[in-house]
This record gives sequence, C-alpha cells and structure tokens, in this order.
Amino acid sequence: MQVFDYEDIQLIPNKCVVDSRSECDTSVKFGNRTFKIPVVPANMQTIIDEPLAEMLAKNNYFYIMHRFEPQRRAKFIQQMHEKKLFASISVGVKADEYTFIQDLATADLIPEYITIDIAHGHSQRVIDMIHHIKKYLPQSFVIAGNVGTPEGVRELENAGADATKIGIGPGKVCITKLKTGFGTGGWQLAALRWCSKAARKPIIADGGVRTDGDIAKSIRFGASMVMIGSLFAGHKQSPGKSVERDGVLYKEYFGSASEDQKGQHHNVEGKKMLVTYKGDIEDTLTEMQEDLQSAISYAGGRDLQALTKVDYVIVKNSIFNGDQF
Ligand SMILES: NC(=O)C1=CN([C@@H]2O[C@H](COP(=O)(O)OP(=O)(O)OC[C@H]3O[C@@H](n4cnc5c(N)ncnc54)[C@H](OP(=O)(O)O)[C@@H]3O)[C@@H](O)[C@H]2O)C=CC1
Ligand SMILES: Nc1nc2c(ncn2[C@@H]2O[C@H](COP(=O)(O)O)[C@@H](O)[C@H]2O)c(=O)[nH]1
Repeated sequence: MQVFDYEDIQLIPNKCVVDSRSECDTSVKFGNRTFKIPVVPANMQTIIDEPLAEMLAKNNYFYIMHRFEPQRRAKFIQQMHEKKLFASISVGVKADEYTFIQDLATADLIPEYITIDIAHGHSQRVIDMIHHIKKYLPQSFVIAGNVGTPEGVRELENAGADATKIGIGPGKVCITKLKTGFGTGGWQLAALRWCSKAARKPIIADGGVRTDGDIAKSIRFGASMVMIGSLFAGHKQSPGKSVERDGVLYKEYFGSASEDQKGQHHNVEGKKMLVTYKGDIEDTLTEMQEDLQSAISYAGGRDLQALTKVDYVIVKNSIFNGDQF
C-alpha cells in the first residue's frame, strides 16, 4: 500500500468545461436527502450545539448533533421535527443507550440519522448497537464508526450500517497515536483510499482536514461526506468557550476524549487547544462551497463526480513548502 496524507497529494487538472465556477454543483445525496456540500461539522461539544444544528438543517447542510448531553436528545428530535427539519443525533454503546433507542421507538420519535460515535468502532459492541437500532428504528439511516481498515468497513456494513466513518487518530486535538501507538494519523488519506476499496456503501472521511482543498482530495479518494472539527472551531456560532489573551480573542476546541470533556483523567486520548476567533460560520461554509466549485472546474467537470476520477501525484510535503496558510 502507498502511504501518504493530504499534504502529500496534488490533483491534476483537466480541460475546463464551464464558463464560470458558479456553474459547478457541489450538492451531495446522503441518505434520503440532498445537501449543499459534502461536509459535516464534527459531532463534538465545542463544534456543534442545538442552535447551530438548526441553522445548518434550515440551510440545507448536513449536521450530526453530539451525544454529550444525552438527556436532551429526545426533546431535540421533537423540536427539529416540529420545525419540519431533519433530526440527526449521536449515540454511544453503553446499556443506557439501548433503553434510549427503545424509548424513541415507543414515543415514535424517529431521527432521520443516527451516528454511533465511539473511538474504536470495529467492535462487537458497535455491531450489536447497529442491530439494535435497525430492529427498533429501521427507518433511521445509521452511520457507524470509527474504523481504519477495510475489514472494519465490511463488518459494520454487513451488520447493517448505512455508512461508515473512517479515521483513527488523525484529528487536530487527538493524541491517540501518542498514547497508544495506533491510528491513521499521518496517513489518513491513504487509509481512506484503502477503506473505500472495500466499501459498498458511503464512507465519511473523519479527521485531518486542514484546508478546503483537502475536501476535494477526500472526495477523490472515496469519501461521500467529510467530517471536520478544527476548521469549524472558533466561529461566532461555535459552542466552545471564548477566551481573551493579550487582546486577542480565541475559542476553545477540545477532544471528545479529553479531560475537559470527560471531567476526569481516565482513558484520555484528546487535548484542548485555543483557536483564533474566525467570525461567522456562514462565511466559512460559503468559502468551502466556492473552493469546491473551483476544484470541480479544475477536475474538468460540473459536479462532485468529476473529482472522483482525476489523476494525482504524490509529492511529499508539496503544499506548504514550509509556508503557513
Ligand atoms: N476518531 C478517533 O480517532 C477518536 C475519537 N474519539 C472520540 O472520543 C469520544 C470518546 O470515545 P470512547 O473512548 O469510545 O469513550 P466512551 O466513553 O464513549 O466509550 C464507549 C464504551 O466503549 C468502551 N471502549 C472505549 N474504547 C475502547 C477500547 N479501545 N477497547 C474496548 N472498549 C472500549 C468504553 O469502556 P472503557 O472506557 O471502560 O474502556 C465504553 O464502555 C468519542 O466521541 C469518540 O468519537 C476518541 C478517541 C479516538
Ligand atoms: N483521538 C481523538 N480523536 C478525537 C477526539 N475528539 C474528536 N476526535 C476526532 O477528531 C475529529 C475531528 O478532527 P479535525 O482534524 O477535523 O479537528 C472528530 O470528528 C473525531 O473523529 C479525541 O478526544 N481524541
């Protein structure tokens, strides 16, 4: 297997077939819905909250609410449905979560999307939870993860997952590879390519995206959707706490397995960082869409499909050449 990451790849242009980048269509069908761009903010407590989820759903963006305020989830689904918006929630694999799924079924509260969110998703506990959700909420689209191997993808798909999420430890606030020695950190894009060859259903690239160009690269290497944390941290709408240092405004971004999230130093595999304040998230989403439209035009096409076949070269560390973005 060739090993490379986002910064080692450059995509090769084809002849342009549009008169303006605005003609390029970035929309993606995922489950039964079509979204504006193939991007979803990470289901982390400093990245998404209920008001942001509502704003994203209203504006045709995909979102996944985090699972760290478990008692609010039923009400959240109800409120989204009252506003005629789709509900997309996360669950874990502990015993309480089994009861929660059954309670949703009893109350006829059916989220359109359910993501099973645990660190090591290639496990019997995730397979059991997929079976449980499919038994009680068969209409929900189930995303399962995270995994980093073709075997992981196949097992979760065979268990009934409608999509799998790829990425073990490439995240910006992740310390899994330091604490355990395992993961796809540093070769996430190659891992995505490897996993995509086994996938028969959509896959989500999760973690390690540092620039908008990495979204196009994720699509090239098999992703239908791209989950991003750090690029979405630090916005006006981001739930992370605001902090001022020497007159500069920052917002907190911490890992879901960090001490800040867990409230104790137990199986910590994440850290906290400060992200410079970035303003309105709508501007970032618009820029992502424009950059993706431009990428499609370089691919010589009119929609995301064009990106899936472009040639590429591997040039180690070719993007930054030591420069900062
Ligand atoms: N994408 C990634 O690379 C990573 C993401 N994360 C994120 O951090 C959050 C916390 O995740 P998680 O650590 O799963 O915590 P959870 O507390 O949600 O763990 C869920 C259950 O799985 C068990 N479990 C967790 N890891 C393992 C393992 N390696 N082997 C066997 N059992 C395990 C836990 O038991 P016990 O605690 O007793 O082991 C617990 O019962 C999630 O939101 C996850 O997405 C965390 C690390 C890596
Ligand atoms: N190893 C850990 N991974 C984590 C933790 N919290 C979240 N994550 C993963 O990171 C991505 C976001 O990555 P980014 O590079 O876009 O910032 C997120 O979706 C999770 O999969 C953690 O504590 N440890």
